[in-house]
Amino acid sequence: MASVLELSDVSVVRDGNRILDSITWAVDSDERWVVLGPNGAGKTTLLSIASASIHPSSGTAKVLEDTLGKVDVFELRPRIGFASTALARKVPAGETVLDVVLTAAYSVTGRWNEEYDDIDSRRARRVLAEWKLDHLEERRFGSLSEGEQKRVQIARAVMTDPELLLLDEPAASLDLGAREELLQLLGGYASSPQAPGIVMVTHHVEEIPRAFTHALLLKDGRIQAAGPLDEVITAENLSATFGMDITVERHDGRFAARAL
Ligand SMILES: Nc1ncnc2c1ncn2[C@@H]1O[C@H](COP(=O)(O)OP(=O)(O)OP(=O)(O)O)[C@@H](O)[C@H]1O
Repeated sequence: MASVLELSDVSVVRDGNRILDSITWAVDSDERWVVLGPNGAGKTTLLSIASASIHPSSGTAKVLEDTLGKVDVFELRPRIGFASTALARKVPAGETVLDVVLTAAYSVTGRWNEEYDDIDSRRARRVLAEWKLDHLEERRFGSLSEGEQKRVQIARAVMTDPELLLLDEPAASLDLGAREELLQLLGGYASSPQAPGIVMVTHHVEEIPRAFTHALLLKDGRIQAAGPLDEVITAENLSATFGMDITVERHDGRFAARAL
């Protein structure tokens, strides 16, 4: 399997602080990773490298086999699907759901004509149906619930068939029902052999969808543990990462954790 992300000794320094410190990590195209860690651990910064939004201060970062600093990021970025609240804030509240998803295609093709319009509209409608949003396609993005908006963000990110999918806290601020619905959809998507390599940042082990395969625990910009889920999501590793005694259980493919 090809690596979709390959970091070697990557550090990011801001204001004299090492917010990522000597990260060596690889993600293969058939792997679905979750990145966990306390506030300020460096998770978003790691996604910024993976999305080719920033360059490392030192070390080498390869994204989709291209080395950052040696590749035209404007050619690289359309191959990456990225869903985050920060990106969603840039969507005009009056845009229809269909257009929010459809315009992802135009940022790749960079053009507009009837032929592309038809193909892309059909694809956008198919993606909306897959993410159970078809009944909302004419609704204004700004009028949707948080849960619906999160699903639209992901639908937009997968619209272009990305080779790497990055999700920044997709379940944050959702109620229990909306979270479970999203995790079911994400688990279904992640279990497909056609799905790309996935990296999802989250704050909670309860938000790890079924079908995810690997975890990376980050603390103070350093890797605390990384590898297959069952080896990494342990009481010992979570306690060390979050600085308190934590117990964790896995039931039916899902995790639950609490302080002892
Ligand atoms: N441009 C910057 N200049 C200075 N410090 C920065 C910059 N960007 C991030 N930081 C700092 O780097 C650290 C890591 O930030 P980052 O947003 O990556 O953490 P995080 O793990 O995503 O946090 P959270 O869980 O709270 O979202 C934080 O202490 C943050 O204040």
